[in-house]
Amino acid sequence: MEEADLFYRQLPKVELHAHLNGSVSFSTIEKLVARKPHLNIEHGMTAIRSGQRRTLDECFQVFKVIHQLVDTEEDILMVAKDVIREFAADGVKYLELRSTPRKEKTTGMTKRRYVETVIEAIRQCKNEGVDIEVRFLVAVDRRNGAEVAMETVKLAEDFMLSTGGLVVGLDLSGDPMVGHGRDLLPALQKAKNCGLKLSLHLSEVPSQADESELLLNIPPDRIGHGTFLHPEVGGSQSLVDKVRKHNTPLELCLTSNVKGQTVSSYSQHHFLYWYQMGHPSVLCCACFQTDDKGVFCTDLSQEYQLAASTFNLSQEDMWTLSQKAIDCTFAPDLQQQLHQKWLELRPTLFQL
Ligand SMILES: CC(C)=CCNc1ncnc2c1ncn2[C@@H]1O[C@H](COP(=O)(O)O)[C@@H](O)[C@H]1O
Ligand SMILES: [Zn+2]
Repeated sequence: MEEADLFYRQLPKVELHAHLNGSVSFSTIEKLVARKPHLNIEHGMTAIRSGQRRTLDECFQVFKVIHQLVDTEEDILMVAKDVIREFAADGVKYLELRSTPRKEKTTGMTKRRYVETVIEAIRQCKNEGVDIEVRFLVAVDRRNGAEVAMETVKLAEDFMLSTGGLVVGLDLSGDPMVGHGRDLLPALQKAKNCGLKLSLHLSEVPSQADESELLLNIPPDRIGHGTFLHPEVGGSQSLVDKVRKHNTPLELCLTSNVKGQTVSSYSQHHFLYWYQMGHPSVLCCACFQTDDKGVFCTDLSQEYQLAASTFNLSQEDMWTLSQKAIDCTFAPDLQQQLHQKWLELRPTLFQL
């Protein structure tokens, strides 16, 4: 391994934007395919390899295939445990997983069992001594409308209260071209009021400025992507002002955006806009995450290295970025302990 690769792998990292079924690795897919040979699924259907690009729509088709492969409690348990172990092996010390609870008539899986199984996977990894803290965000798929969103919030609230702090928040995701956040506002507001932290995918595509304007008033606790918030790309100063007023951290996903073609190249990524502005969220924004490491064939170490080389940032800058991400987590009870861990690990990275 080259020295730079080693630095980014050893760099302790915080991963705040990991969709469970977007994070399934090649080896886990192989195990799933072996369990379900009748589906005739090949790996090319579940991943977007280096150099490949797809339209957003094509990317969302990939999730449909993965969902076919992951449709029992046993699958969820295996997938979640593999994903957690793989993030730990990549040097991630704190992970917030998110996933959309799914009911599968054919296998009898319920949404409640879905969430319970992910929680079980988190607990098992902890008991097995995997060196990573994991928290969970229950995801609302915008495609499913207001009623399902409200049910999902109730489910998330129940789990927040019954899991001793493992369920910390709610994610709003799903195909940005479908539905409008206006319909989901009551559910999101309810989530916020009952103490769930909110991470919302906002302005992932250019047509969402009105929706972002509305949802930023809640306000969310973090923003996923925010690709088209700023005026240069069709957003507005008013959107930027709202984000800045609340110091809302952004979760930025370079490879996901380039492969999904919402950003034309790495050097054009809006990371630079927010980083240069010195907006506090961007400094914490090592909540700069991989979004779907499995689907997009990347991992967080590579994303850090890519950002450093693209924007000419030093290892010291990247250290700071990763350290500041701790303050963006939805687990305030762990932040001090994580800062301590970073301090302890620093000498091994910089040979002080
Ligand atoms: C397609 C593309 C460019 C992806 C990156 N941007 C995304 N934007 C919005 N929602 C997403 C994205 N990636 C994953 N998701 C959500 O995460 C789900 C997969 O993970 P899970 O089943 O919730 O465990 C998808 O069905 C979708 O609802
Ligand atoms: Zn996402």
